[in-house]
Amino acid sequence: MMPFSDGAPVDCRRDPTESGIDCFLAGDIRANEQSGLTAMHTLWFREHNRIADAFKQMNPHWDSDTVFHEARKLVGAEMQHITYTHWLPHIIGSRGMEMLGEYTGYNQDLEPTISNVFATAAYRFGHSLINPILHRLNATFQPIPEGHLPLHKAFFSPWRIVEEGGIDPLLRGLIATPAKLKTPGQFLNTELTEKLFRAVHEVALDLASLNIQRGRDHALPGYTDWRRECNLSVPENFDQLSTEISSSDVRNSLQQLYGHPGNVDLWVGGLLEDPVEGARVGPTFLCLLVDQFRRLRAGDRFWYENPNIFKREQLQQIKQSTLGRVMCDNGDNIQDVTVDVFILPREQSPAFVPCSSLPYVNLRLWTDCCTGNVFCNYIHCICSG
Ligand code: HEM
Repeated sequence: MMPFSDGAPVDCRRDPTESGIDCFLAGDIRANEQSGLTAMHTLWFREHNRIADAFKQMNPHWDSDTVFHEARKLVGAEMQHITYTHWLPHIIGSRGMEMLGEYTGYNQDLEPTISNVFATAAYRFGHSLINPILHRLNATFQPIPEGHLPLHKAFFSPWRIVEEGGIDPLLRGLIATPAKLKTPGQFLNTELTEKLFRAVHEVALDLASLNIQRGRDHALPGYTDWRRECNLSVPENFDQLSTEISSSDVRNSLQQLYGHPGNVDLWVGGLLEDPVEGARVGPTFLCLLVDQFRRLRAGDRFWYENPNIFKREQLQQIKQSTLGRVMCDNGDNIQDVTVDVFILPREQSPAFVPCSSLPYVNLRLWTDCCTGNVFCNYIHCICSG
């Protein structure tokens, strides 16, 4: 488990009457916000330590700073690889991937920082994908005795990971259960709009309202301004949006609430657009996501594919990494996963595979034995040069 926060400044809105177990301390203050997220933080924290242990053993002459930074560098590379190669295509589809294009190297003139519009609206598209129930599954992918977790019981509940079976049941649930399907009648589930952080707020919060209010707080230009910025058509009335928002009920609601498309908040308009084929977002969010993901990649001097960041052989190994393998290597006792954890088991054949059949990152390539190229099999490394 991650260390307990022990008074460190983390966002910890747990209900102390529920359990004496403290919140966890992680690299991001939000790690306790819901049990699925806590499980993911635990997983990557362990991946770091697993790699650091191996590096220390292979390179006894490395001091602790070197071990830490080399492990951190590899974990960052694995995350970049998994995010851009395995996850992003499901979010922005083939059209988005074409817009993003291939990696062409570091561009020092690009600003990689997160834009206001990405953080405050576009990337919050994820709020519409959240399943209202966190499924918790045992080794045979059946419900655990403690049962599944309605989301409102998972908010700020670190104790559930300690006392209700560790991280494995949550991770299995995440890979074996679909995300929420957006429907014209429901874009966010009611756990988020009616019961957000209910345990510790006298009146539960509403994530949709928070997002809308935050956009106004930040003085974000509205939906139609961003469509113009993205070279998309700019509607003068709600009928002109019928290609983007096909549900007339949704357009009528917008008409009643906003009067004119120019008044629509970006997060609302962007979320309500029909998804582009093969993507999970409509054209406006697609444009804004592609812009951020392009800048994050080309504007990052340490991007894992930037030549000279890793040795060629190390890069080959990094490209073997999958989130499924990270779960295998760092779960409490995960024996089987899906080959592609971003696709439902029923959508792939075989549905599940044993961990031992998955490729892995051969850490021996990080043996610091020489300045030339290193060629390793599982047991030996040979240095040329
Ligand atoms: C159960 C799951 C989740 C909950 C309870 C949740 C809740 C929240 C809350 C309370 C905020 C702060 C709202 C505000 O006051 O402005 C927030 C911000 C945000 N959320 Fe979520 N969220 C969840 C999942 C997601 C997912 C899956 C994504 C994206 C894929 C996402 C993206 C964001 C972003 C980008 C922000 C703004 C962060 C920043 O500006 O620093 N969230 N979320």
